[in-house]
Amino acid sequence: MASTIVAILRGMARSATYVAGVDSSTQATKVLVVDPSDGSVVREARRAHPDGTEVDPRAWWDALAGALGEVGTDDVAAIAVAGQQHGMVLLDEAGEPVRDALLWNDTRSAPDARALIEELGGAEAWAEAVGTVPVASITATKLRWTSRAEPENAGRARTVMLPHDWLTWRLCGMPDEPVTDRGDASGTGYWSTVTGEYRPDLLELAFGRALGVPRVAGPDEVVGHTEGGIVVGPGTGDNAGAALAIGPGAGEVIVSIGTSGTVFTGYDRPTADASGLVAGFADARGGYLPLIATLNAARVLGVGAGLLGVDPEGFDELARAASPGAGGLVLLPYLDGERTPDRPQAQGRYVGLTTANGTRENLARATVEGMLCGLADGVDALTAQGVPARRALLIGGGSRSAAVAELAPDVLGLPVEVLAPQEYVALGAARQAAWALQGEEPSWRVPRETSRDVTDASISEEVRARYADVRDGRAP
Ligand SMILES: Nc1ncnc2c1ncn2[C@@H]1O[C@H](COP(=O)(O)OP(=O)(O)O)[C@@H](O)[C@H]1O
Ligand SMILES: O=C(CO)[C@@H](O)[C@H](O)COP(=O)(O)O
Repeated sequence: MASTIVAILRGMARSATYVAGVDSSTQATKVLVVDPSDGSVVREARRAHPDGTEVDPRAWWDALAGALGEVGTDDVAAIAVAGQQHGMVLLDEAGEPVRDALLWNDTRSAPDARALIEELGGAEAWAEAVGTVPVASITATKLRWTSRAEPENAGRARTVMLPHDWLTWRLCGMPDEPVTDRGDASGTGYWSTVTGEYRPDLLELAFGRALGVPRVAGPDEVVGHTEGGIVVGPGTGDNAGAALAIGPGAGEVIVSIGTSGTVFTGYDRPTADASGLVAGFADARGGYLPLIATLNAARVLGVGAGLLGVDPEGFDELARAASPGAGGLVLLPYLDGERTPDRPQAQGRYVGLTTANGTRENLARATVEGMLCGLADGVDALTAQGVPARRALLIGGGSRSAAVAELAPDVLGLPVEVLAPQEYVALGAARQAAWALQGEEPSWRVPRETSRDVTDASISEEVRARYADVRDGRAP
């Protein structure tokens, strides 16, 4: 009987026509079932994740199982998982989580980041060694925190994985050899974008001893099969997944407004920014993905709407009704501490409130402008590394805001194209699944529309100058 079921499942997998892509992001799991012939989405499902910056990884597995159950996989031939970067999933001898995963936006390891920088001889030494200067988001700093603050948990740990590695390993039936990919490995602090290899010495520096790490698979590798015989692709980090889906052209930077705000693009050589602003990541193809990430993006808009007691549409209406510059009211959007710039203890601040500008419209506008100014700083950091930025492509939940779409060109000082609402990370994972299944990268392109131009260059200058005064402590 059991063998008959296995045979039926295998038969299904052989006759299946679709591929599935997963985005296991900070706030939710999103699954797309995609037609591999043209990249069109045929079905999708979503399951929320628990709140907080430490999460039992089994909650992600339950969310994935729920979303896959909803979309159905009988006609799915291949799957790949992209996931939030950097999260530390520590497993014991039996493969069970030693503790809840510490996520990318957990800032408790900020002092450990500073210690590690000093121990290797400074920021430049890290940038040269792995392409990235550690901040609290980077996995190595979370390993150091665990070994320092929770020696018992550290003592039981045998393997460290990232969220997408762990989900991929579980999908494949927990084989002896887990896998990751270069895109996600490049955010650990112990895999070098420069050499394309692990740096076991840096993992040991962080944790005090060796730990098992996943093998780095090639971009189109079949890394295993699900119990039902579905081909599993290597997966990648969420930003690398979005880049794979979109394929930004020369001079185009992707600006993702999700829980994190990220600005990144594909690049032909590794970057090594000793200022620590630009993370020199790898992409999911064999190239590079210089990136800046902020801790404060779409949720800033949610807080603004909450303060004003309106829904997202009402918030957009208010923000669009105010004039550029919000009458001089400025939001420093570091609500949850900040990573770029590295200010883990920072908090948000509205500055410059007067009786003349104290309106609901200006409060909404200052909120959107402040969040966008944080991303504009990111664009500047990328260009300072020689990465050209002539047009921004907006994605992520926050890009669905009409106010963000309208204000972005003038605040960023760049033409902006808001891509059609889509789960681009999951679409990138589906592309990778199709690549692994068919042995060649699909030729699909995401639909592109016209971009909005900057209406007045002086707006960017004024809004950003006032913001910089607040950011750098010059405002009265
Ligand atoms: N129309 C909108 N206006 C403002 N924020 C929005 C809108 N739609 C979704 N969001 C916000 O986008 C975020 C989710 O975006 P998403 O890119 O899926 O995040 P993540 O990948 O980090 O889970 C949520 O904080 C949600 O409130
Ligand atoms: O830390 C980073 C990038 O370095 C974040 O971009 C995470 O990868 C989380 O992404 P979202 O869940 O916000 O999309």
